[in-house]
Amino acid sequence: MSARLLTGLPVAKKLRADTARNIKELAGTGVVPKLAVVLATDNESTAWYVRSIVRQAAEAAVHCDVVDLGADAGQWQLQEALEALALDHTVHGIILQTPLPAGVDAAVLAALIPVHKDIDGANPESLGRLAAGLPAYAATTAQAAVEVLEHYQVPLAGEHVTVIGRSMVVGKPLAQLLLARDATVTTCHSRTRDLASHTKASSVVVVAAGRAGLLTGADLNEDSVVVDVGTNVDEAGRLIGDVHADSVLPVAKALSPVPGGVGTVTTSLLMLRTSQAALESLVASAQPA
Ligand SMILES: NC(=O)C1=CN([C@@H]2O[C@H](COP(=O)(O)OP(=O)(O)OC[C@H]3O[C@@H](n4cnc5c(N)ncnc54)[C@H](OP(=O)(O)O)[C@@H]3O)[C@@H](O)[C@H]2O)C=CC1
Ligand SMILES: Nc1nc(=O)c2c([nH]1)NC[C@@H]1CN(c3ccc(C(=O)N[C@@H](CCC(=O)O)C(=O)O)cc3)C=[N+]21
Repeated sequence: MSARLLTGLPVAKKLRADTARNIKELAGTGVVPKLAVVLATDNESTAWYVRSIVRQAAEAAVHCDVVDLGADAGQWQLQEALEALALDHTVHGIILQTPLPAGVDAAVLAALIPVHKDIDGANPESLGRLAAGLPAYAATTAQAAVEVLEHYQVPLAGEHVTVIGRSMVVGKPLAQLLLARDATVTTCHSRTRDLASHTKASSVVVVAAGRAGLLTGADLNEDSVVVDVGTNVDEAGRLIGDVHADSVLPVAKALSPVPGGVGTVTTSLLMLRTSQAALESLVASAQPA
């Protein structure tokens, strides 16, 4: 048997249609949705992401400003940039790319993103609200993984789901989103003992560790549905995931692959949220002070 491929494109297309509807609604209001991307890294997978954001923004008619401060940017430089974007009324969404330079305090920076512009759910307040079941933007990638699972009608309620990774960008918000869908969630990380015992006992495994080849067929059972979130760049400059595809494909029931899986959905969701935030800014400005 060979795993069914849960590709991202059909999911992304649905989200792009929703974005187009929002943009249509904004026509004539003078408001053009604008996304600001702040980065301070020369990480290749981040560069990959920024390129796809710029490309999809152009296609969606969303304005996009890339604020590239360079890999040696310091706390103050990043703070200044974020404070300016927070005050800029033409900017509806802000995304602070990871990784950040060593020594920079990510939580302090993320807290400078106003919650209504925090379309990537980076502000600790957004994650707190998510955990409390209050309206909030969940990190885009975490949401994208759930969008893929839901699109393909993978059962989550009551199911054992293992998430590999516990970052603010993927693992933690994803665990919250899955709990909200009544999954039984196990979160694994680099200190987890016997990773395979958890993955083998799960019907769904989401891997977001940033380690090429981490998850192999020997870690799975024949009913496993696997979502690969990892993005690594190999020696040949190709984007590869955390899944060892050659061994996983013959074993698993389904696999959302890299490339062609969660990544495209992530970018489309970012556009949708920017257009939503722009619509919400109109509503907010129409309200009496
Ligand atoms: N496709 C997409 O849209 C996106 C892809 N990504 C990709 O997803 C991956 C993860 O991103 P991010 O969460 O930001 O990365 P981080 O480096 O912040 O976190 C990685 C997590 O994986 C855990 N981990 C690392 N090695 C192992 C291991 N051998 N076994 C078990 N757990 C391990 C770490 O554990 P510990 O906490 O103990 O260190 C950590 O919790 C990256 O490849 C990134 O590029 C990210 C965002 C979007
Ligand atoms: N705060 C923050 N949030 C992130 O979400 C985040 C980040 N930092 N840092 C870097 C990683 C990496 N990442 C990718 C997202 C989409 C693709 C993507 O579009 N991938 C396509 C590639 C398509 C092609 O081949 O061009 C695919 O998988 O099919 C890649 C990588 C988000 N990240």
